[in-house]
Amino acid sequence: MRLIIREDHTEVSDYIANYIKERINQFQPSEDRPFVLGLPTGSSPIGVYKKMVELYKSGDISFKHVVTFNMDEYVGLPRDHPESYHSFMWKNLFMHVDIKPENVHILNGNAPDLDEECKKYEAAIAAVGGIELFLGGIGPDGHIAFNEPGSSLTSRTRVKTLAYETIIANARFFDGDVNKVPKLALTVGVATVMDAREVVVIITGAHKSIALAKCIEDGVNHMWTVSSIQLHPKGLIVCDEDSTLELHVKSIEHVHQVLIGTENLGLQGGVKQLKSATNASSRPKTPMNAPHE
Ligand SMILES: N[C@@H]1[C@@H](O)[C@H](O)[C@@H](COP(=O)(O)O)O[C@@H]1O
Repeated sequence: MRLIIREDHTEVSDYIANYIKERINQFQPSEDRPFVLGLPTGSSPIGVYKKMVELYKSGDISFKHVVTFNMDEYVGLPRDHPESYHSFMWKNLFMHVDIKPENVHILNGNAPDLDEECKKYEAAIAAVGGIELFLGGIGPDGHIAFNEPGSSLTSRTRVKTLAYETIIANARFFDGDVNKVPKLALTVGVATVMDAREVVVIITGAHKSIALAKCIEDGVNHMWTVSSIQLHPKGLIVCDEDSTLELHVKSIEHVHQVLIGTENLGLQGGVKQLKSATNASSRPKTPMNAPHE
């Protein structure tokens, strides 16, 4: 697992958007071999989507051969409700890029048979050969998608009751009224996310600092479902300074960033810092993913 720390939310967003751009372009997707991307909602990825739209407009990325699967959707909220995850995704990303509507997959929280809808979703993911890269955010309680504390780490797409903490956290999108927040959601499972060939998680803000520490410095634990990323062969967490307040080994990451400098995507001052602080040329090359691996 790699941990990348950037100064603030904007830098984190730029880093992840550029990272995904590189992954899609390296993959060279085609009609027959599309790039399959898992996507989250919430406030965390908005900056990533904004940057991805910019990269599309500047001709650096195309979604023509990208197939997407979103993580989750509320149950019972009309699809065209401004806070449905359908509305969110079209407003923040899909309507601004060249993705084909038939390549977009979002769980239908109004399906007549919700269990069947979840089964079909897993089958659709399998039918395209699995997810290449799953981008996720986390809740302050360390949940990924809607896999609330206590969710099985082997869980698949299913109906989930939201934790009261999540309902409170999401009330900000519903006029601050907890009564307006749906109490059920459809969500991919922890195992659905971890089946992806690569998992990238965005974590920003001091209110997520305990979750970040629990998820990467404590053991793998179903009470902090993002901790399952520790077992993933290709897991990446990109976080801001504020979210690292509770980390014990942050200093290692700082030294590492100085060592790798601008080799890494989105890094701007690393080499400059290194040159002024140390004699870079005499140091052995450090693998990019050494700390927290
Ligand atoms: N189901 C979503 C999650 O996928 C998201 O990661 C979380 C955090 O949201 P935010 O990024 O707004 O903090 O909110 C919801 O619970």
